[in-house]
Amino acid sequence: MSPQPSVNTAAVAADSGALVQISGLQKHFPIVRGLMGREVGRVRAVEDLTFSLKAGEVLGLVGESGSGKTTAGRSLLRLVEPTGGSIRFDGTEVTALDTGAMRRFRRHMQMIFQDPYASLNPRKRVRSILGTAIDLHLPCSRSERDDRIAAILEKVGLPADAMNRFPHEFSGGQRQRIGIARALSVEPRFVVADEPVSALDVSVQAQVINLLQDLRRDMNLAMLFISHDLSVVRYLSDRVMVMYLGRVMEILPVASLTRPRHPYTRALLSASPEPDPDHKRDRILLKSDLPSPANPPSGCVFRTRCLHATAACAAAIPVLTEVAPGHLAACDRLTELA
Ligand SMILES: Nc1ncnc2c1ncn2[C@@H]1O[C@H](COP(=O)(O)OP(=O)(O)OP(=O)(O)O)[C@@H](O)[C@H]1O
Repeated sequence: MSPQPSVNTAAVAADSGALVQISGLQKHFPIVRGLMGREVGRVRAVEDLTFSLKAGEVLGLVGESGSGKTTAGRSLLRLVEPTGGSIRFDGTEVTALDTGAMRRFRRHMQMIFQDPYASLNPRKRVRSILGTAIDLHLPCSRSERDDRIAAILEKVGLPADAMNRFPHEFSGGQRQRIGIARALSVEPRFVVADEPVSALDVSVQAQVINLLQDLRRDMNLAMLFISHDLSVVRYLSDRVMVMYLGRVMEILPVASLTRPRHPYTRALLSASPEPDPDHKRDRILLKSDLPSPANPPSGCVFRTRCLHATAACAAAIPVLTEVAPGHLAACDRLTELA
């Protein structure tokens, strides 16, 4: 049975002027058994993801491990092929592009990876790492290409002669700067940054976060910023999207993090070490471990861990509904819990 739509499309469609518009995005991984590779089930990693992003806007994406953040980020750049749904970028339906057109379109939508060690080819000099993308998307003469590489290196705080060196000659923070430079070298308008500082020493995390903040302003970049760290998300984001078991539970302006509406967001915030004197949050509500996305609960997927759930929560998937301007939540008990 296909899942019922769970988004108040009117609330989402009302967000005109969006650069990126994601509707009903799904990513299922088949579970196969036996020599014939028979499909015996599906991991529903992302289910019915709907949100939009304006130029220059940063949307933080949070949720506990396994909630589908990475899969969502990769699916919307088509680094993994979505199972269903729509990805619109500045009027283009990205899911309809063929392989060649998609390769060219990547210029507009880039990814910054978590692990700068794993994402840079150790056998290539920085010139070649950055130059490959430039050759594909912005072909130019050799000297123009070097000028472009020097300019982007400078933008991320590295000297121009860094282009002559190999990744192993740099520290972790510098390598992440190279990863950021690679993503930005083709002048994208939208970037997915997947835990871009979590592999770095705490001492250099703030420098890289500040760099992202500066670049976002200078380049008017829209960004989906995936992180476990709520303090980082608060600092960098305009809005925050909370995912649980592949579904969006709440999307709220960062200032509203002191007044979350969804029980899951409240639980997530109460588990965060940050003090928050403005709001008496629910203390940890999570009664058990995350259920398997191969066998999600019926109705509200969060209900099996929610202390406020009633029998009715098993009956229908809650609709993501606007509860205040720019603030959407998917819980059928919002009125009672307010
Ligand atoms: N290639 C894959 N094949 C099968 N299942 C997968 C695959 N990639 C991810 N999953 C599953 O999809 C679900 C969501 O995973 P995902 O990595 O997107 O979550 P996440 O929120 O990013 O977690 P983390 O914060 O730990 O990175 C998990 O149950 C994961 O095991």
